[in-house]
Amino acid sequence: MFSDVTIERIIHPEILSCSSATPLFQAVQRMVDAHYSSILVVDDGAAVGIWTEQDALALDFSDPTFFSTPISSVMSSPVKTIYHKISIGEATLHFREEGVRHFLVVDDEGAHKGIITQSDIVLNQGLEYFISMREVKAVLNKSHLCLSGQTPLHDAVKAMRNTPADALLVEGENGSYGILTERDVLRLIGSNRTSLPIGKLANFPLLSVSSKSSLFHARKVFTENRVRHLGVTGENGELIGLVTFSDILQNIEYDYVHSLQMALREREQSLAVSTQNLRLAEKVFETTFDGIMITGPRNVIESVNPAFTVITGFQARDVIGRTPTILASGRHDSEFYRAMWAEIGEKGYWQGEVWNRRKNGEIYPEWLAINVIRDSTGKVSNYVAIFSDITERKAAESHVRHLAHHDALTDLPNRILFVERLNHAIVHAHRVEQKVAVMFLDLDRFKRINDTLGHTMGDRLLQTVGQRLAACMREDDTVARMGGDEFTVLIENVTDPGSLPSLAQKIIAELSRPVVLDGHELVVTTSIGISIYPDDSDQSDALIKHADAAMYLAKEKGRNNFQFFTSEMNAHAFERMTMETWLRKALERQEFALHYQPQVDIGSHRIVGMEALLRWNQPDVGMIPPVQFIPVAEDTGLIVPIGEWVLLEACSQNKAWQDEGLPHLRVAVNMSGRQFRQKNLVEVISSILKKTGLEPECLELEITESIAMVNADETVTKLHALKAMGIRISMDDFGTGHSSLSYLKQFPIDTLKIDKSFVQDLTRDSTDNTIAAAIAAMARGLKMKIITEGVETEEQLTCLKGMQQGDVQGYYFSHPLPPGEFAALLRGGQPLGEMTPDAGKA
Ligand SMILES: Nc1nc2c(ncn2[C@@H]2O[C@H](COP(=O)(O)O[C@H]3[C@@H](O)[C@H](n4cnc5c(=O)[nH]c(N)nc54)O[C@@H]3COP(=O)(O)O)[C@@H](O)[C@H]2O)c(=O)[nH]1
Repeated sequence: MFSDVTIERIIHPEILSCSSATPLFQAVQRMVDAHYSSILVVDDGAAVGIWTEQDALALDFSDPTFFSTPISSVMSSPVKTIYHKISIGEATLHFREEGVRHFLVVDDEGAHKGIITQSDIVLNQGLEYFISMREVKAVLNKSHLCLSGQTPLHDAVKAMRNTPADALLVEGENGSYGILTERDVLRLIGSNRTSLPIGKLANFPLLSVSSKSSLFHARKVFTENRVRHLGVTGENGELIGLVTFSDILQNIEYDYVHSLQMALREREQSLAVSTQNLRLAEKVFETTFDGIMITGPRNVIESVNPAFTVITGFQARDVIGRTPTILASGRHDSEFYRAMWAEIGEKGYWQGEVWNRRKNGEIYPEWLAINVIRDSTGKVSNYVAIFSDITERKAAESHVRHLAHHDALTDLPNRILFVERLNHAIVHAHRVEQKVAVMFLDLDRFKRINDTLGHTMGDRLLQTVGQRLAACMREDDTVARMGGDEFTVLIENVTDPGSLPSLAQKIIAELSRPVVLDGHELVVTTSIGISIYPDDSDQSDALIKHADAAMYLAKEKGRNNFQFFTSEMNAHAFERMTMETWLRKALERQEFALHYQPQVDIGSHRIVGMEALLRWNQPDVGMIPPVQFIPVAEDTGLIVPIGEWVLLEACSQNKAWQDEGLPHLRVAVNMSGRQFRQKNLVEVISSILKKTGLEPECLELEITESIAMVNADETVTKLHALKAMGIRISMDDFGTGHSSLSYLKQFPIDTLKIDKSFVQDLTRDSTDNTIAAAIAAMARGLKMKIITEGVETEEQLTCLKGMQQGDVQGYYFSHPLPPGEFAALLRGGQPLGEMTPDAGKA
């Protein structure tokens, strides 16, 4: 509604002026001739005052000589000025604030540009909005001056001045009306008619409009008739008042000014906001870490920000006026850019990853967003490209991806990546009708190395194995570490499965070469299982499982060899799973029992102790030997509750026999590795002894060398705690493991138990003879007792007697017996030496 047009567009450039000495009547004459409502009083080029037609009312018309006085005596001074560049709206407010009807318009230098009146402003502001909806009666001035036509002019002028009014109604003859305005008064100055009554000077007839007419209509009548006053008639055509052009202006002025102020305020606010936004945008442009490049509609670079230079190395002067192709890396083909621009054209924006080239030639990835900017007509004015260098992010992503798909220790692909590649290989092999082989490798007895030499050494060994394994394979093959000491190999494009055995042999040979770590020469062998797609399965997980099952068979067949998967192996795996399920229920279903094997004095053959041996009578399949279920119990952790049960049962049975009056003997209980590593082992045993009432001296714990060597320091502490309670400790299977003699010295061991493997060939094999004799000598040296297990024949016994071994145990004296039979043996009190049937033998 309100334009920003400046007042210089609507002012009257011609200024009517006179000097300050000009007689008033001359100045008035010039105003009347020129149809001007004001005259500027100028002396030496400077505006010293202004005189307007309104000022005429202030004159004394009763004294005609007064009109000869210089204009300087009646002019208004100083002259109010207004700047030529301000808007019409702002000028309106100035008129209101200053309370004047004329302003002298000046430029920057103060030169006079013209005169502007309040009417000029309002007439140029488009009043239709305000005046079309109102009627004349809304602005009607009912208290108008109305004088008789006989009234002298000077009285009439005085009345107009005092009211104040810029016009008055003059009663004519026959009830007619005329009008006398301040402009009419002006014209009379200096004339010889000022002595006439106003009936002779007024304009007849009075132009009128109905009070119901719109102000819009009234303005039309004003402008068409070039008058500024109209009579207003009532419903019956009677004159009810006067309306002036300024009445209309004044009436709408409030609304007009209010709206104008609102509009100006809004404009100021939005200007403030946009200025603020602009400042903010400039700040962002300058300080953001994102590169910004602004191009024109033809994609010519117009500006870039400092971050652009940091990222690309190009200064603004290098690129302004060029197109963004200066940054192209050559990594994207024309189709890429075509699709990008198509999307920008369609959606107005695009974002994605782009490879660009820095000034130094380096290619780097960036995340780029391009937005189209359009002008108010909808035409593209600019493209704004915002980008960030994502080199580091991509490197981090790739590192994370690598970590997620690789084993941290060996940096080989892990299970996830292996399965991914295997799936991919299966799909490919299916297409080209070829085979794929999966090898599953498990290091033989790796746990012992880990246990005896520590995890750091174990880890280093695994790294070496990984490297050697990878070196055996082609580049296309995948070598992965599945966890622990398990590795897998994926061999693609197998045209001849007959070549796999030699490859497996090559791996076995390569891995069994000694590894020297910190002066330790380690020899590690491996067992390999092989499965083939599509012969064994077309599913990746099944192929891995089958290779795993085949590997187990390789282990069972003596380790350090390979086996191909056969369907029977599935049954083996199934057995293991079934056993695991059964084992979980065995304790609560009370399927376990203990058998006792006597330990006898080598000289007297009298029973000096017994070993408690676990038996499992599974309801569906009958007796399951410990060698089958103990490893499963170990793997699953079930050995801990089962072992506790064994201890409790052995102690309470021994106590029961003692309470019955049978000799106080010691009972030896086998400890599994997992059970021994229990943190609260000492507390558990102590509470069992307390609960059963058995003297600690009547309990012997059998630990193996490998148990002892794991966390040797912790083992020493535990063993001392058990020893302090009075419990005896024996080292089982002695001679088969990796014992460290220096450690052995520190362990509070009571008895060394020579493994039965050394006894079997005792009579024939001179080496075993020597070993058994050496162990016996060492035990004596370490002040330990000795017991030899697995004595089956008289010859073996004779041989052992020749070495003066301590106690002996074996089928020669008795098989492990159920409690009832063992009690009978005790009650008999006879020396043993003849074969007795092992009623409960597994
Ligand atoms: N952690 C636990 N391990 C246990 C427990 N009970 C047994 N076991 C271990 O299981 C392995 C096999 O035990 P088993 O089948 O009971 O065999 C024992 C004897 O029957 C056998 N033996 C005894 N005399 C002879 C013999 O003259 N010849 C011969 N060939 N075998 C004989 O030896 C086994 C006892 O061995 P050891 O423990 O080394 O003294 C075995 O490793 C048991 O340790 C249990 O409760 N917990």
